[in-house]
Amino acid sequence: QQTLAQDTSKKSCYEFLNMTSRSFAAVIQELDEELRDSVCLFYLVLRGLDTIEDDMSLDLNRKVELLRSFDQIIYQKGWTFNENGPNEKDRELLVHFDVIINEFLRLKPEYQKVIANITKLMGDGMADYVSGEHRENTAIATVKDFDLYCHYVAGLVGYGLSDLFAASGLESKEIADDKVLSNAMGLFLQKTNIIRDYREDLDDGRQFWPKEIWGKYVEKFSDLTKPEYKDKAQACLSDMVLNVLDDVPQVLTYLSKLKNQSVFNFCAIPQVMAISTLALVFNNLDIYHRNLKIRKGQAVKLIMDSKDMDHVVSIFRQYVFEISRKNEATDPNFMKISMAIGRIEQWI
Ligand SMILES: CC(C)(C)CN1C(=O)[C@@H](CC(=O)N[C@@H](CC(=O)O)C(=O)O)O[C@H](c2cccc3ccccc23)c2cc(Cl)ccc21
Repeated sequence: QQTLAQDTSKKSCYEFLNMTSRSFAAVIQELDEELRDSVCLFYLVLRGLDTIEDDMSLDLNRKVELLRSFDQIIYQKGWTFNENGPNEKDRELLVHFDVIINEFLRLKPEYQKVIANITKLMGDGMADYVSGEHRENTAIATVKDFDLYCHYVAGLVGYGLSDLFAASGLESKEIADDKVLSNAMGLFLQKTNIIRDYREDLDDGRQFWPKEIWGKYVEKFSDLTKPEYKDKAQACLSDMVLNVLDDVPQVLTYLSKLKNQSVFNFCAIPQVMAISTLALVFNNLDIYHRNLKIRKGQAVKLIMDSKDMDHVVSIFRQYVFEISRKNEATDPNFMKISMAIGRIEQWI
């Protein structure tokens, strides 16, 4: 039986959810009763972790200590955090984190275990990265480093969600066994965001593109914004898109295994947004100057159309075709992109 106080604290968790990400919050709230609270709290715990990792005003040792112990912090009733810089986007969440912890502690133990396990792995991964990033400014040197970073911040989210889906009984255990597919679901979203956010991150003094790729085209990461490097910048961008296209077959395979409608919608919507964003940024040099977002109307249409696998496959086919149309024979990566598209078309 739920007391009034418990009901209030649950409601405020959804208020925090809506504060952190309106459009995605709505998709989480459409989830089956059995999964809604655990996914909502998983999302909020991850936001808490992200708010600490993102805060450049935090002392490095303090940040590392918090990241590595966040999996224990989420069990500490009453814990709140007031040391975030004033302009940290979601600092409010950590100021009231005791409410999140209360609700987390009311989840079934197996859901708590999944969330705490991923929080530990992610917190350690982030701590390793920020320590390394501190030593030299390109912590993401190789494509391997790029895959590892994206695994920590997004691939692990796929692991955790697949574990929650299986634990709820709404999806088969198999969905949680195939870590490669769960990882690809996160990598596709995160890598597409990293391409889209080039300018925003550059202005924040952060760079996530692997030097093994951009170093083939320019000396300095910021040279990509200069008109005299226009052709190099375009080739570099298509090289980055090429790297992301390899995750598409695994994303489609994962989605095709889902049985529950609300889980399918929850997983498919961000993926169709991402393939749409990827087609938008491909061969579009504006990404070096401003943040590109797909138009609201298009996003709404994608959400409406992503209700089943056939529709999702046809959306992917449409955007992969758009990328193929934009692919230029003069681009040094032209053939590799054509082959990556060929591999995807076998699937769709
Ligand atoms: C870094 C990230 C990609 C994992 C962030 N991430 C997502 O991007 C959200 C979508 C989102 O937040 N979109 C923003 C817009 C934007 O940021 O571009 C919105 O406001 O709509 O979706 C993912 C997400 C949803 C469904 C299945 C997933 C499987 C593996 C990994 C992540 C999965 C997400 C699920 C959870 Cl539980 C937590 C975080 C995320």
